[in-house]
Amino acid sequence: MELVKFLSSVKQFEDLTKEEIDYLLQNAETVEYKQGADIKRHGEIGRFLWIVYDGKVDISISDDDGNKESIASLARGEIFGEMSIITGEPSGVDVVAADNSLLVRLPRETISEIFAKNPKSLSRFVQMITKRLVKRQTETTWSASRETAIKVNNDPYDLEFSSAVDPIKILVVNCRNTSLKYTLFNTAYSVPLVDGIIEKIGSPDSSHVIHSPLGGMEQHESLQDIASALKSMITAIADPKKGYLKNIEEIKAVGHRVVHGGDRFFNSIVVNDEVIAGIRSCNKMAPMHNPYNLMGIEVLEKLIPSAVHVAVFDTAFHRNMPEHAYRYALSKSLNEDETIRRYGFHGTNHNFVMLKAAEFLKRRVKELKIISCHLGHGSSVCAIDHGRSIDVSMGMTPLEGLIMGTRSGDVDPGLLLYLTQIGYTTEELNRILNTESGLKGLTGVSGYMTDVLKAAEEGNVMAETAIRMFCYRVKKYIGAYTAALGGLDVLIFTGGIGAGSYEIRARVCQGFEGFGTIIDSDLNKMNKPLTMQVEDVSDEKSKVKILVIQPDEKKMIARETLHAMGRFHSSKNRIEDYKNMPIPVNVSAHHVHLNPAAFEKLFGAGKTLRERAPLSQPGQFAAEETVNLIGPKGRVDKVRILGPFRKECQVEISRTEEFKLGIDAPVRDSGDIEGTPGITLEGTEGRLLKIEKGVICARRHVHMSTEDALRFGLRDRDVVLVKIKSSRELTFGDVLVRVNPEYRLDMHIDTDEGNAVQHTVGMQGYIEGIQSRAFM
Ligand SMILES: Nc1ncnc2c1ncn2[C@@H]1O[C@H](COP(=O)(O)OP(=O)(O)O)[C@@H](O)[C@H]1O
Ligand SMILES: CC(=O)OP(=O)(O)O
Ligand SMILES: [Mg+2]
Repeated sequence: MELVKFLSSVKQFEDLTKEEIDYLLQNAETVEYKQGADIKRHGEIGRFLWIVYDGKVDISISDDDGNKESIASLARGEIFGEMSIITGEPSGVDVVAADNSLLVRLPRETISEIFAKNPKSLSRFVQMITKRLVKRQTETTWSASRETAIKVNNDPYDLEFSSAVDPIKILVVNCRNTSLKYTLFNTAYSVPLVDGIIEKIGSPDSSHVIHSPLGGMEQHESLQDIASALKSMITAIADPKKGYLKNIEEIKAVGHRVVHGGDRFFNSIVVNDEVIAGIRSCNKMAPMHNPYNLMGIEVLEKLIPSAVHVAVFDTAFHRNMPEHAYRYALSKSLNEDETIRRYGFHGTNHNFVMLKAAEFLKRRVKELKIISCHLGHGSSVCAIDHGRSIDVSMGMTPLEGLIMGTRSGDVDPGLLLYLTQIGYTTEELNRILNTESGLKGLTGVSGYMTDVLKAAEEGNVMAETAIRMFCYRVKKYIGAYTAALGGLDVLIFTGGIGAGSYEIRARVCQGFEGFGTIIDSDLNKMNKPLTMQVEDVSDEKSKVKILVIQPDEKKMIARETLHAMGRFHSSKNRIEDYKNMPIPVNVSAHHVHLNPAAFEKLFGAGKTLRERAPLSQPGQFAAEETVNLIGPKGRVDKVRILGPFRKECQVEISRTEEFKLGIDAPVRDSGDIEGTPGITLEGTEGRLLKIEKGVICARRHVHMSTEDALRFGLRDRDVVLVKIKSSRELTFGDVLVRVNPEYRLDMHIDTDEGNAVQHTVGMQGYIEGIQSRAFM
């Protein structure tokens, strides 16, 4: 009762109804802190709105040397943590209890749900936030402390489940035709409670090996099919004597590895009938994996009905590859079938090692060009530009690309035609290419690299050749992807072979020295894969960091499961509201941003921008002046300059214009121009200026005010799906949400995207759901 009174008395909640206060109360928690205790640390990712109930808290910022400066002291009824609700960024401040204190905390989702329903209190809240935001943006110490936040956070990418407020148990399964791997996590701990591997399912000598911190064990039982293997797993983890679980209901979620998500799934998703049908429709494109992944889901839904089941797709990370990378050059009619394309796999681990590398190097993902070599039983190489997979060696199926344990990787498609002509059937080809080729086929000995290396050591010439071929193929892809990325910052080796064999790494890196990629032989040999998750094996002269990273697909699947559940819950109550809130959609035509120095070079000394017309975003305008763009192939004239001036020059054009100019520019968020191509600009009287970088194809995005964001329940950098209503209705994925108090609700697409939906004035879009969060 006392708490009800207190919450109603908080200034920002004055306009809430009794029911709304009750709802807050249901979700509120009170937490006690002793004087001097840390409440929130610099770098931590905030998830709550906090209110001081009793006592006093001190807010301070710290500089690089750790010196603290107090910026505020809050007493009863005052609020903090509001920034994270909007930005989801790591905290820029330290919060400490100045006295013994009692605090009330409210989850972010609860707050935004309330605000969506109560516009009056929303605007009250927004006023407070805007004041604080503006103050923070103008203070330099503040922005410096935000910059360092990512460096002092020891889990910036949530790889240790920092976002799980209340610990939960998540079971991760990778179910295949003859094997089952599973891991049980408690999100309070970094290491699993137990994990196990069942092999040779269907044969009389199937084995089940169980590992846990309490010790491992191995049992042999005849497991005839996947269902009995899954039952054996349940018996092992729910064993009352071992105490991993008291009962199976303790498992709140099951994360299923699903290899193929086709063109339907952009991200991990809570399973329902529609999702199951979607997975089934991809079975033919991953015959060695998908049908068994699906069987795992269907059996476990029955065995653990109380849990939320989440499908985590290998393909999701590659879902935004550019068209020039995902298309096959096939006939027109085959190309009209949108499902016939390259998808790429191992995305969960490529994503994991990318985040792990950024965390290790204390750099932002969005600053890095990365090549990840996942070398295991199945192998693939992935090119990652600023957090986005832009190419991967596996294609429509997991057969393309590298030489694998039993898969051929790249062959001439004509070979298959020839083999068909001389009488091979589809079944035979499937068996040969998937299970009898690769290392196994080449050596006739084994598909396991450990065996092949041993055989080579013993003088088996075919094993030597197989190793040489394996490494050569990896090397070719690294070379190609370095060119595709236009440079390289980090080369990652992961997977059983990549992280396990120094010999393979050394062979792959040979010949790259001239490109600034130099491996340190001693460090490379010394690496102790079991103790360290990341090891830097680059020579001190190497420009490229060469990292060995232990794969941890299962942990990444648990994290994805956690995030999919979060998205599911935060949009479940909201989805109907979303669907009724229209967003204006506008085509953002090509344009240029300049800095004052560039402008003077193009228009003459002392000249400055003249405003011609204001734009939809307050403070921004189209200038009188235009420039001509001159590329290696052609030119685009009269491109509008947008004001005001910025620090860096940036040229935003569509794919069609890129072609006209003869430039291939990456899709990037505005402002993220590192490593992008340059261009020549032409101003008045033939004045020319060559810029070294800055040409991008801007990623589609929605501008939102703080108020809109709270109403939608979205944060800055959320990535959403937007359905555009038109005679040619289309849903765009990968739409970035950008929140700023100054912004006005508006979605920006480029000219090509506008053409695709037959854009007309007044067109509107509707949010379908949250897809993911963009990286910092
Ligand atoms: N220390 C090692 N040196 C060389 N190869 C290794 C080493 N450890 C494992 N491997 C090889 O890694 C491959 C299995 O990779 P892994 O990533 O564990 O499997 P999967 O792709 O099925 O997840 C096998 O070819 C195995 O022989
Ligand atoms: C997609 C794929 O090849 O997976 P795996 O390496 O587990 O076989
Ligand atoms: Mg712009």
